[in-house]
Amino acid sequence: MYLTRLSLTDFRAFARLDMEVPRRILLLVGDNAQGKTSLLEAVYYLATFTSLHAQSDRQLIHFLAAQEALAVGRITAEFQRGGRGHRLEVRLILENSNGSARLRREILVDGIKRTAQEAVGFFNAVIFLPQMTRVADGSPEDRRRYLNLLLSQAHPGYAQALSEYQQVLTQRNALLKQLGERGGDNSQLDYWDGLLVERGATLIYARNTAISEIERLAAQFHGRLTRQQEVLRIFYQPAYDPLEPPAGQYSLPLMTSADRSRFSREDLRRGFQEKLAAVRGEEIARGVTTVGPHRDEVRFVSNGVDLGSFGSRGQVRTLLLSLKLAEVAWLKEKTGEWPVLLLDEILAELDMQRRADLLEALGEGEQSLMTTTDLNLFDPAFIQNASVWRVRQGVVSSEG
Ligand SMILES: Nc1ncnc2c1ncn2[C@@H]1O[C@H](COP(=O)(O)OP(=O)(O)OP(=O)(O)O)[C@@H](O)[C@H]1O
Repeated sequence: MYLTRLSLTDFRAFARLDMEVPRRILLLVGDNAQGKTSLLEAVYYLATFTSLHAQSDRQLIHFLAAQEALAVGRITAEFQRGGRGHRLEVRLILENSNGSARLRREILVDGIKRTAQEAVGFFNAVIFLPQMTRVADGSPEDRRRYLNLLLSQAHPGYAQALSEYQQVLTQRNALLKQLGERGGDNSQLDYWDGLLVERGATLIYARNTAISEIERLAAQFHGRLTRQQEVLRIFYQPAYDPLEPPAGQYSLPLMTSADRSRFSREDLRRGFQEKLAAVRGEEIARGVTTVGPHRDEVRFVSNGVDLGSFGSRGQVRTLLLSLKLAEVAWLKEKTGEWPVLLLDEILAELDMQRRADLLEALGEGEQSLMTTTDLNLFDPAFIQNASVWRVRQGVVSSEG
């Protein structure tokens, strides 16, 4: 798929932007703080309805407009998918009255209002930011977020199951706390357990399948990028694990090649429910749900070394590049369409060989938007094949 037009109104520093998007490779060149990242952020928002930069959607609205009684930050895109033109619009509506502010969001898919859970997956993008090393060396939460954003784009029902799971989890935790502190009838948990395992099984099943598919693709890219010097493995460690850990251990050791593909969604649902029943007393005492996909972990291991804990900067960067290329290929496999690739200032971080590998890989996709402060990082032959546009103080213009 590829974007044909992008319009922004009061989005970040863009009071108004309306641009046709060139088909293949768009290089956005500009000094710092001109709006390059904001443009990529807007496109990624259309794929996931979340920002990787902002703490809240409110920050996305132009801060001068946000002082008004009513402000609307708007992202509109026209794009081609499967030979047909589509339109996606997001409105962030901020109402200020009597010193309090209320933010609402409207999403329109081909002119029809949809929830984010319904609309996710309609437009697909993969983003690569320099600070994404958190996927490897950040917290388990960072890795779950990474997985959730990716899986939501390709698995129908994943975003919905995730949103419901989180709501049920909050309710269940509140009840556990109440039972722990004030006592009561423990069977009240049965209802919440049923809801939790239903959604939880969907998440675990999707993660299990997706991680092994992405591992296969990422290992191929990683092999190529390291000239076959390193073998990449990705280990999924579900907090509720249908596989039994060895006697006396809490979970399987990290680098165990575990095949969980034989477990159906129904097996996972039943097993997860039994596990919750087994730990009920402990959970009431602690006032919190201790097993389930909200505690899952993923580890990236190269030649037997856990890159999150022991990877060098260069190794982590190569891992990320392999992962991003794998995501693109995986989304293509799943949806039949190339996602739009968004690359923010990453060339400066890569050595010459990795740069060449990445630029070569870009040639395969349908559309890539890249930002840079320095055009000299690019090979002249590459620039020849790209559209070079300049971003200056929230204005985007073609360099010709
Ligand atoms: N809500 C907002 N309203 C108005 N301006 C904003 C808002 N949020 C961010 N900005 C401003 O937008 C400008 C552009 O930021 P952006 O990160 O897109 O720049 P950039 O060109 O990618 O720069 P860099 O190369 O430094 O990453 C910054 O000056 C920032 O302060």
